[in-house]
Amino acid sequence: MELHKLLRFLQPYMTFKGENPEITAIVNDNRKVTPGSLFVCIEGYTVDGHDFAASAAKKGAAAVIAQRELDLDIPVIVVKNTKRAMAVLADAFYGQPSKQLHLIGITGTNGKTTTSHLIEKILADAGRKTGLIGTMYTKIADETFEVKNTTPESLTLQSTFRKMADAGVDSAVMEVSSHALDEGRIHGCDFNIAVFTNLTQDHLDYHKTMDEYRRAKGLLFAQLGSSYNHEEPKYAILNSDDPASAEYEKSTAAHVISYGIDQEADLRAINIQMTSGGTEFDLISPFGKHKVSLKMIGKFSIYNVLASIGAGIASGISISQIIKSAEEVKGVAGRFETVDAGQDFSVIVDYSHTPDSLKNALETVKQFALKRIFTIVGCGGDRDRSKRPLMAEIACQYSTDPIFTSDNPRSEDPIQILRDMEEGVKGESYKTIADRKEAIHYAVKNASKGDVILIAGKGHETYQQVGNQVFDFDDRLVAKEAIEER
Ligand SMILES: CC(=O)N[C@H]1[C@@H](OP(=O)(O)OP(=O)(O)OC[C@H]2O[C@@H](n3ccc(=O)[nH]c3=O)[C@H](O)[C@@H]2O)O[C@H](CO)[C@@H](O)[C@@H]1O[C@H](C)C(=O)N[C@@H](C)C(=O)N[C@H](CCC(=O)O)C(=O)O
Ligand SMILES: Nc1ncnc2c1ncn2[C@@H]1O[C@H](COP(=O)(O)OP(=O)(O)OP(=O)(O)O)[C@@H](O)[C@H]1O
Ligand SMILES: N[C@H](CCC[C@H](N)C(=O)O)C(=O)O
Ligand SMILES: [Mg+2]
Repeated sequence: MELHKLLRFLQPYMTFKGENPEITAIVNDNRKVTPGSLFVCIEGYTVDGHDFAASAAKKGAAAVIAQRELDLDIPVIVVKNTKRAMAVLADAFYGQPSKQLHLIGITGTNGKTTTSHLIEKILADAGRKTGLIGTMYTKIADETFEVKNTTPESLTLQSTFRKMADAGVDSAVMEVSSHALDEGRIHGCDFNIAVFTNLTQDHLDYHKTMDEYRRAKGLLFAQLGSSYNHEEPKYAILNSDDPASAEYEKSTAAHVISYGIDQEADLRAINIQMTSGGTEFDLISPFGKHKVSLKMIGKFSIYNVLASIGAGIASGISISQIIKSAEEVKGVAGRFETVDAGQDFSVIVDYSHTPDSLKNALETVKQFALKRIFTIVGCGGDRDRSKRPLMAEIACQYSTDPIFTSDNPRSEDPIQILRDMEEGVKGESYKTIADRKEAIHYAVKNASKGDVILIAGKGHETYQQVGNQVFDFDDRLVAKEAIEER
């Protein structure tokens, strides 16, 4: 695409003179520049992309988008906010690919990954060709790709949509993090459905206050747009048991499908029974009453399933077909995943890394633990510090044997993270074993028949980041080894 044509998407009221090179790619990393690229300078959290513009030009970049004048012999287009410009340019350059997809975005503190997998299965079972973007991977039809972020920046996002559309994908499900909403990574995404799971404390290092965090999540619903296309209606799927939903309902013009357990809702679960093999409930919906029998356990799983049923209905799939798909799901990797190596006690690996998810996981464990509950828990470094004492307090409150350990300490001192956690202990006894492997081995060695070990925080992760080093580490494999050594 010619530079001038591309720039008109950015500044529609302007006409452009001067050099008009053909733009062959848009990149924001000088290491990825190929001749003809348009280089976008991003002021990052660690470095400033403007410092790499000269190198980009040397590698053959045809033009640069920047937030200030740069002394280069290629065109430099100065804009107020390059992240914002990058979203517009990416959407235009890739031919507005999200418009070719039935796009579902999921936001909320907990349950995004689980709910996105549920929705993907419902869509795939209904014959749709699906794509998925989230914490664990990006999936385009049957191929998966590694990811760095839950929601990638706009350039990666739009190029992923392009690849999806080109591969014949018709429906895409994506997790939308509050960081992504706040930074505008999803500007340009034409969502058909926006799903809200819940809002509880996390990421206050970034958003500072719960009000700001709630506002960021609300952008997904406000950005669904205000016009009505009755051929293809837009929907907001909202959790009526979460107080934030009332605000999101106000901020969206889209049709609302509410779901819940405790409050009135369009989709409501009643007569909930936890069984040894799963969870049963009656679904009350505009289509009547249906029995649902899940293989997953925990009240939180019912919420995820209700949200997915809402997205399925909004996608035009029949209620009976949706229920059939949901009933088949055993779970999602690293989410309440059991480790079974023939032992007579339970070992559960769960991705609970927030106070609310830890509490939910432990409330679920309490339903079937016969004797002791060992909770192995740590908190990530370079992340919300205020959740540390809260998570420690919950671990102590709900377990007989809380064990504080390391999660991903990143650049922080692991011992200081443990000290921050200990501030939440209100006189209960606990153990501190900084080495995560040692902590898992200790619990496995000391567990007996009927006990439960919950290994929280890292779920599907197959690494541990200490300082700048990333080691192989998988809670599931470490637990298995420990059981086999017993
Ligand atoms: C704090 C944060 O959000 N950081 C994100 C940010 O990184 P950054 O600002 O450090 O980038 P940077 O390294 O300073 O680089 C700035 C610019 O210079 C360029 N550069 C850099 C080096 C170089 O040699 N050449 C070069 O051109 C880079 O390409 C970039 O354009 O931009 C990167 C590229 O988009 C992101 O991968 C990175 O996410 C990091 C990994 C991260 O941990 N983010 C977290 C906070 C996050 O966003 N989390 C949410 C999920 C939360 C949840 O679900 O619970 C998420 O959506 O992932
Ligand atoms: N609806 C829910 N409500 C509360 N807790 C939940 C819910 N669903 C899952 N959880 C808990 O939260 C953990 C993380 O779940 P999941 O990975 O689906 O969430 P997420 O929102 O994608 O998290 P992340 O922000 O880290 O990507 C699970 O391991 C479980 O303990
Ligand atoms: N998306 C979350 C994941 C946290 C997972 C936990 N294991 C950690 O490293 O803190 C975050 O980036 O805050
Ligand atoms: Mg996730």
